[in-house]
Amino acid sequence: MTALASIRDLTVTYRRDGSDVAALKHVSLDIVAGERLAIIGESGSGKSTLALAIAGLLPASSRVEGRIDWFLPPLGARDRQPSTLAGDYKPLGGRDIGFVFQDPSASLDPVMAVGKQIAEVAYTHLGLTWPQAYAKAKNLLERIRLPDPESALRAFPHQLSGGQKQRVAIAAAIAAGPKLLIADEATSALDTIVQAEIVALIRRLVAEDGMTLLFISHDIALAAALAERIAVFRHGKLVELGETAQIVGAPAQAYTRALLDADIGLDAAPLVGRAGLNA
Ligand SMILES: Nc1ncnc2c1ncn2[C@@H]1O[C@H](COP(=O)(O)OP(=O)(O)OP(=O)(O)O)[C@@H](O)[C@H]1O
Repeated sequence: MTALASIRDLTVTYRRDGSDVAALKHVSLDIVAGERLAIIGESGSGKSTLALAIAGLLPASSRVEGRIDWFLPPLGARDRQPSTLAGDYKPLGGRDIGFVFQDPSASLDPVMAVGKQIAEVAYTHLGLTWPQAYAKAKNLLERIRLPDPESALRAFPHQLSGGQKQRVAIAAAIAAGPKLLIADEATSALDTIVQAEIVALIRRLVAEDGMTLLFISHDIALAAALAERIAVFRHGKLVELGETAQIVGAPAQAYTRALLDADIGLDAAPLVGRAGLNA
């Protein structure tokens, strides 16, 4: 098991109304290259803060202590020999991390055709010509299986359904070929069937591109259907981490047991593995 990133003693504090809110407390965790890792916990447990810290997107008002080390060859040497990139809390660049949020409208520009939006990511990060970037956008729209990729290129976000918009947001997130895809409650606003389809899509794309996945969800059943390992957060602390089968079958913590017993979204989970879903 090779680590893609090593998080050590990460503590994040927000300043709100003159007082400090400790959103993450002394979190240490390795993200294994190529794994699908789920981060679960109740609202306010620090899941999004962890995702933002990893992606280097925390607000300037936050205070970060601890370190995140990345183990990736520097960009120029990717295809030659591997080396180590490490440092104190040094996030990767936009090219190496793809981020999918709960609300696709928040990451899509409402007045730009979706083909152009996806192409811009590829153009900005991959040094392609515009026609090459646009061809890549079309290819991505095919890969995310929008019904008519050719006309979808020219569609605006409001012309797409919620699930289709999330597919486009995922296409944009992977357009620069990131090593790590972070999906932060990426299916939470969708109905059960669409939720299962998006999970299946994420699973397929991650496998096809050899990405590492960080899947953040309050829904342990959905997380279990997708992830190989599950990290359980509570009140900003990592309380349990293990293989999915162990976390689901024999959780060490009463809190994890309670999350399991709450069965939030268990109706969606069996759908995830079902054949015939439009992944
Ligand atoms: N920008 C911010 N400023 C101040 N406090 C914040 C900020 N963002 C989050 N917090 C606080 O930090 C704590 C952790 O929040 P975080 O969003 O990371 O949790 P979460 O597990 O992702 O919750 P949810 O599932 O509701 O998104 C909470 O107490 C929250 O109120």
